[in-house]
Amino acid sequence: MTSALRQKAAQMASAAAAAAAGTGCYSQTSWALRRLGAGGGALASAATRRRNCSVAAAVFDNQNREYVIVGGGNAAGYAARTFVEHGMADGRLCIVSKEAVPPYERPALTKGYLFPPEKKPARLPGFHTCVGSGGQRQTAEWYKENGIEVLYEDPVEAFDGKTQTLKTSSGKILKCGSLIISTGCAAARLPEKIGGDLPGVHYIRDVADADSLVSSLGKAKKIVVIGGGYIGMEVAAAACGWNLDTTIIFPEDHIMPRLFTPSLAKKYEELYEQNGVKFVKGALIDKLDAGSDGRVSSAILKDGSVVEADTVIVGIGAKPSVSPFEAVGVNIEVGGIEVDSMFRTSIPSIFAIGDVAAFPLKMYDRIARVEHVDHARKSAQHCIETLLTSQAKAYDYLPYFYSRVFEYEGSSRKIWWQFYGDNVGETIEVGNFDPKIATFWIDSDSRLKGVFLESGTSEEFSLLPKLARSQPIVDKAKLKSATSVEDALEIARSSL
Ligand SMILES: Cc1cc2nc3c(=O)[nH]c(=O)nc-3n(C[C@H](O)[C@H](O)[C@H](O)COP(=O)(O)OP(=O)(O)OC[C@H]3O[C@@H](n4cnc5c(N)ncnc54)[C@H](O)[C@@H]3O)c2cc1C
Ligand SMILES: NC(=O)c1ccc[n+]([C@@H]2O[C@H](COP(=O)([O-])OP(=O)(O)OC[C@H]3O[C@@H](n4cnc5c(N)ncnc54)[C@H](O)[C@@H]3O)[C@@H](O)[C@H]2O)c1
Ligand SMILES: O=C1O[C@H]([C@@H](O)CO)C(O)=C1O
Repeated sequence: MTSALRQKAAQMASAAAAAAAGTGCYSQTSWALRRLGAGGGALASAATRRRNCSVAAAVFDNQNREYVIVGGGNAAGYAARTFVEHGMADGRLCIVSKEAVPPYERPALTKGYLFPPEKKPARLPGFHTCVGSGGQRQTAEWYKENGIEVLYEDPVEAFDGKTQTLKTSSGKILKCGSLIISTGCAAARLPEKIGGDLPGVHYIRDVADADSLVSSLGKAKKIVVIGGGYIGMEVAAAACGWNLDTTIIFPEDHIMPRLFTPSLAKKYEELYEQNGVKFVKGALIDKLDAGSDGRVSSAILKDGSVVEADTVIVGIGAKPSVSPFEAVGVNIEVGGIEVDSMFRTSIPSIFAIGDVAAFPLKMYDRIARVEHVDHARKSAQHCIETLLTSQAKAYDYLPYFYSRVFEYEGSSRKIWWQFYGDNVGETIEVGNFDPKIATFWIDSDSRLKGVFLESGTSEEFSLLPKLARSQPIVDKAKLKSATSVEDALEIARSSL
């Protein structure tokens, strides 16, 4: 940078700092420094580090933070990585987290984390972000080395949009230049009055929940899993690894109603039954009862029947954690904080990413929330990249979900599936677990909208996003006559 430019940068920084001190509009400072490009950025981080320099002292006092991420989960870990990649983390980024540990790959909690002790369960620090997508393992040291301040176990309790100020549970007041809301979801709970909080009743969202569940599994004999969704399927499969008597109870007539067709669900249910899992379908919980020791002892169903259990795991959905940011703008249809295609809320310098963001799903022209890790990772990266580079690039997401169960050593059959696209239209299903299954969702114009594959090879899985993204017109009669999954995938591939 030339000395004239450097002087200009200093002038802009102090002008913005003065403005920030007067108005609380801290983002002007970062804007002024960022407008100078890489040189300005370097000046900004040097200033940030030199706390005694006049610009830094005026702007970066104890209360002010240039970039604040609220929530230390999956999206936060990937956002932090993007800040580092752009040289914008050091001394400039603060993460305010409710949890006691740095961001980790949450999917592990109902997979490797629940392996029985003799089957080498996953434990932290093994699965901190970003290892789930082949990236670096960002431990607490990584955050320190990269100059990122992380406030642990100090959730944000209040937010003032006018002054862009946060208050944490320990009483810290932080004025944010740019604020990235990545508070994710919280597990939906059964009401306390029907036994939802009894000892022995578990919910699973974070590593503390998983630790508590693992300690119960070690003593358990009879497990009831409430809910036939992702948590229900993954936890029930894990319980099989501990040789526990396991019953899944849910209100619908088949498992995974959000995604699976009845016929696909039937195949999975049969496989679970072969592993000893029992199903109670179409049933609602009236209450959970406690034994004389105060711990849960049974689930009473609305029809009066009783299912005994010493441990209950509840997986009845998740709710976006919008509090205390409701005033930023909540989407009434899908819940969550409403953002545009660059994750900007209606308030300048406030963004939302991951599970909590209600964003435009461009491909299908609707506002959506996606509660899966691929979106958490990609939305974080997209938001921070567009924020730091001022590129106006719209997020164009292709929905991708997956699961893996019965992965532990010695299981009779490992299960792994992936789904890409939109599960709308009629379906064509091919194959069985012996050896693999595919389901294609096809709309009334014969366009392939969504595709599911169980037990594919990596080459087969890599075809799915291409199909779901380009939505080719397929020959339905030909697809229906496919003699194997390989054959069906080839027919779909040839329509690209
Ligand atoms: C057990 C489990 C298994 C899963 N498995 C899969 C899977 O196999 N595949 C898949 O695609 N997806 C899976 N998911 C979903 C995936 O983990 C989420 O989509 C992803 O974690 C979302 O990332 P996020 O950062 O938006 O939210 P989260 O990862 O939930 O992070 C949010 C963070 O914000 C914190 N927070 C909340 N409120 C505040 C506050 N006021 N102040 C400070 N911090 C706050 C929370 O404590 C949490 O640490 C799973 C989810 C769970 C719970
Ligand atoms: N592989 C994955 O992608 C994965 C794995 C685990 C968790 N998750 C995420 O974690 C969150 C929680 O998962 P989840 O399985 O709890 O949610 P879910 O929405 O997948 O399933 C909820 C299930 O709960 C049942 N249910 C709803 N209300 C009920 C009630 N009152 N009583 C009994 N059953 C009821 C229904 O069977 C429904 O299918 C979701 O965001 C999910 O996407 C994802
Ligand atoms: O995406 C994922 O990350 C973790 C694990 O791979 C991290 O090592 C896991 O189980 C996933 O499904």
